[in-house]
Amino acid sequence: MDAMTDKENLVNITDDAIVRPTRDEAEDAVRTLLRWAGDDPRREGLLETPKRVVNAYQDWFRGYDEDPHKILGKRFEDVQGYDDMVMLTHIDVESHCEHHMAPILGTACVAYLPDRAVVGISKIAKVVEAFSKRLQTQETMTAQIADAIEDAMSPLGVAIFVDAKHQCMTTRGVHHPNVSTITTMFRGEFKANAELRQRFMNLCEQSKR
Ligand SMILES: Nc1nc2c(ncn2[C@@H]2O[C@H](COP(=O)(O)OP(=O)(O)OP(=O)(O)O)[C@@H](O)[C@H]2O)c(=O)[nH]1
Ligand SMILES: [Zn+2]
Repeated sequence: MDAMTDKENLVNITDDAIVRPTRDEAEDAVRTLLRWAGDDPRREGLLETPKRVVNAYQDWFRGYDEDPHKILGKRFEDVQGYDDMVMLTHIDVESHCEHHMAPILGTACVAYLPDRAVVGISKIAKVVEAFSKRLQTQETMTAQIADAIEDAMSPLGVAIFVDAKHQCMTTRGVHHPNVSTITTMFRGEFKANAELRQRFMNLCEQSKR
């Protein structure tokens, strides 16, 4: 029989197979990968590894269980007419690339131009986390953060800047340890108004020094 392509294989996975496996099944999968790496899952040092890896997955991929709309649900209007951008810098981004499941590590700057209402600043960091703790491409994650803030808050504008290193490029493959990937997304006033966009970029740059 001809070898099936990755896409043909996927078509043969039923929806039932997409539901979350049990913890035992997930731990078995880790044992398979340990054998694939060339080691013996029965040796003492590896006995608890499947349990630890599955626990780590719960942490690294907890974003699938978070609802960004809900996170941004509570708003405050009593801000004395404050009408300039609200910007957070140095938001840690810890994600995993969807191609190799390798870590993506970096930081994000996020700004929005409120239309009267603001949100608690921690909620912006939580939205970044809700999308970064998933399997991602940096472009998708950047767009999802912008979409979520725009949909949930209807601000006058949103700006996102993400600067990250992809371990699939630094520790394997092309092995370029110093390459950083930068993605940006501008919506509303940040797209229409070059001066506002430049102020955002300058503040991003300043915050890195
Ligand atoms: N656009 C984009 N590409 C990414 C991201 N993370 C990883 N990649 C790239 O995804 C690509 C996957 O390429 P493939 O040719 O399918 O896989 P591969 O043979 O493992 O590729 P190499 O990494 O080049 O060895 C690689 O070029 C990665 O550098 C991301 O966030 N965005
Ligand atoms: Zn990758």
